[in-house]
Amino acid sequence: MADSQVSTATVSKVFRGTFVHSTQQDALVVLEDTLLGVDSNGKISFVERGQELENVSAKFGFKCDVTQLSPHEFFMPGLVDTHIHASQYSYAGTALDLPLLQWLTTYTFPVESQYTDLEFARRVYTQVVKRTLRNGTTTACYFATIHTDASLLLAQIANDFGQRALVGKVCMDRNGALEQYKEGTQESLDETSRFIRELLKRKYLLVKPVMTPRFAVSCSGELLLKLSEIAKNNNLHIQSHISETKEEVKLVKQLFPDLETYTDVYNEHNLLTNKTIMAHGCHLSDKELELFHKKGTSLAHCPNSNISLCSGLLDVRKVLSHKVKLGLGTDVAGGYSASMLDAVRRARDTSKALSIMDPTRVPLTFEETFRLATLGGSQALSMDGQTGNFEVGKDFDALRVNVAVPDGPIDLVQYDGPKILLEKFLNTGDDRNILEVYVAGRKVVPIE
Ligand SMILES: Nc1nc2[nH]cnc2c(=O)[nH]1
Ligand SMILES: [Zn+2]
Repeated sequence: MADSQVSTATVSKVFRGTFVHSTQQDALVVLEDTLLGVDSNGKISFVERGQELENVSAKFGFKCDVTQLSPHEFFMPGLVDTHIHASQYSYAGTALDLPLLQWLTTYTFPVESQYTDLEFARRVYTQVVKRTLRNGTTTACYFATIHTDASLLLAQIANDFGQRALVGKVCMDRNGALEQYKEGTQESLDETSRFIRELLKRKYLLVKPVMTPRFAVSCSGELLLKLSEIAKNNNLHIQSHISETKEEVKLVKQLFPDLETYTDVYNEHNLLTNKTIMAHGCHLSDKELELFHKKGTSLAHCPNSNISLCSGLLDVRKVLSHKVKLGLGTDVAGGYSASMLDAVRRARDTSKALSIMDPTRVPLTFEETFRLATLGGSQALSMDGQTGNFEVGKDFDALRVNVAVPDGPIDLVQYDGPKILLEKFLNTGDDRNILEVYVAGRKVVPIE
């Protein structure tokens, strides 16, 4: 940020210690003995060298204490979950014995149909927001259910706990398997408009609506087209699923016989924008990925779910070679873990499995998966102007990590430097190592 643009808001927090983050150029940048200031609007006001304390203090005129991190601590950017079904959290960790389409009709639709019950919704949505925050998810892109009031409740709960979130009321006017869990086309459009209107009226700073047609299998062409118009008129994000399993791809071809590919189905209905996030994409062709790139549409890579439901293995390097934006998602409950640390590990495992099958494929490094979980996710959600790393002017979304926390999961035998600390945390750490979580400068963990 140029000097002339320096914020005039007062500096309200200053931290000194190690910071790790990613940039477009470098998957991992380690900043040792660094000073980071956060202003009263929650934005990063400076990132300077520790020994410059006196100069920085004079320049910014801060009167607050400087919080010094211990040698086993560091700050990293908040984790961005680009795809999670809040409504499926109640059965996460179970029901992983069927392929996608049977899994949806056997387990998912019966559970999601229960969200007419707002007390049930309150219980599950409170749990999922608290659990993901404790595990370091500072931004979540949520699917709720078809129920407007329960979806508004999820938005309220995320706002109350201080999580940055996109919340989608699910739209679906086709469901041969469970007739009671679908909407009429006009009903879906009316309820979606009500959801957007009500949510925008609340003027939450960090929680916004996202247009959410479930996937092409459960939406008519008319619904897809009209939802895209509403999204355009309100400049909304859009999310859905694409090419998760081969069986699903075949079914979409039968449902939309005039269109060549699954990607064409969404494109013809104007749903591919630079604020669209499509989950999975395991079976997309090069031509489809080219269209993603052209439209600026992103992919949410959900490796736990892809393996748990035996859907496929996404080749991340292929996606990135097409310059398609990509973030990581837990995809609860197709994915059994709500923690983005799990998504980081499973993303690496998937790339290694691909490398075992074809040694010419180079596995992702831990630095690359770290970037996908932070800056990559914010880019996929088109939020990288606001969050994703520790650039001056962005919101301070961050995790304070202590690798050697007493009674924690990690035994530190020796101190090998901050890069090794990060690697150990990503591979073997858990929420016990996450001492504090900040979203837009507000401390949201520990939860009060
Ligand atoms: N994993 C997953 N894929 C979907 N495709 C359509 N709906 C869903 C869902 O709820 N989970
Ligand atoms: Zn999903």
